[in-house]
Amino acid sequence: MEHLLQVENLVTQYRTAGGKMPAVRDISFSVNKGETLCIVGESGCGKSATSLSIMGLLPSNGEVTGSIRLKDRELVGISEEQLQNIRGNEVSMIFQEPMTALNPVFNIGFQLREPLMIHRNMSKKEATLVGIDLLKKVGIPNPKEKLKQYPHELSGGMRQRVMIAMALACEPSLLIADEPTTALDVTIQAQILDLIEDLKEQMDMGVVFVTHDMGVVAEIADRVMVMFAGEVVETGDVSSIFNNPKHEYTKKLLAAVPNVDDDTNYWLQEVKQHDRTTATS
Ligand SMILES: Nc1ncnc2c1ncn2[C@@H]1O[C@H](COP(=O)(O)OP(=O)(O)OP(=O)(O)O)[C@@H](O)[C@H]1O
Repeated sequence: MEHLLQVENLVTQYRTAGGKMPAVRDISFSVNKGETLCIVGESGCGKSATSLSIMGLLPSNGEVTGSIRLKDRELVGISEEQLQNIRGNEVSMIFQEPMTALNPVFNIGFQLREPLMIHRNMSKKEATLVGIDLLKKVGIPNPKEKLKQYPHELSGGMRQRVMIAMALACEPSLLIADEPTTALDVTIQAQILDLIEDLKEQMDMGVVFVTHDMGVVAEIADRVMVMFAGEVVETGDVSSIFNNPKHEYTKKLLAAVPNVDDDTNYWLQEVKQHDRTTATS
């Protein structure tokens, strides 16, 4: 089967005063349509450098070698103009802090319409209707009124939903989510994870989900890639990573997850529930 995303021998380095600093050291992985790959690992292991490399959004001191293929298109080395066309169209990203994606001086309606008018050549009227539809899709009440509001007038959870709506506006085939729920309280976090899962299924998207939280992994991953110091130490489907971790570092990550009581590992229950749902769907 042809992969949606195929990353081969990716090396990402940052130029610093002390020389080149490798953040990602020769990693390879793939993502299929309709699949969620979680990239997990401790702070500084290169998770964000990986996702920013795919998006072509590294800061100016970052550089990439290797191959990143989306469908049949090589992304490494293409021009900024070509990348801009792919971003928002073929691949979208959501971040931990929605204010990095939302512009405080424009209302929600303007920000939702803009990509639709630019990338999909819609009129203002058409884009407004699609914008209302998108807000409904991500579970925002009174979408028509919300279009007139500004980001600061919304709660954190609502802002996150708006950012997801914007990311989905052009129906990307790949969604990259970098710790999108870390700043939210657990109830809202669970709602946003469910939302991403539902939308992935409805739109048959591939999802790369970056997190350091094994609880989130248990809820959302189909496959898991564990990173340590810029390298991939283990990849596997979610049940094998939780039930039969091979690498010492993966075992440590799992051991750091709290048990609800002595006999029951809460996250393992989550994975089992996930397996049952997948088997019956
Ligand atoms: N702009 C930059 N210039 C130089 N080094 C950087 C830059 N951004 C990140 N790094 C370094 O690259 C390495 C990988 O960082 P990265 O942000 O990818 O880690 P991460 O796994 O996403 O961590 P976190 O969970 O804290 O976001 C770290 O050592 C970090 O200090």
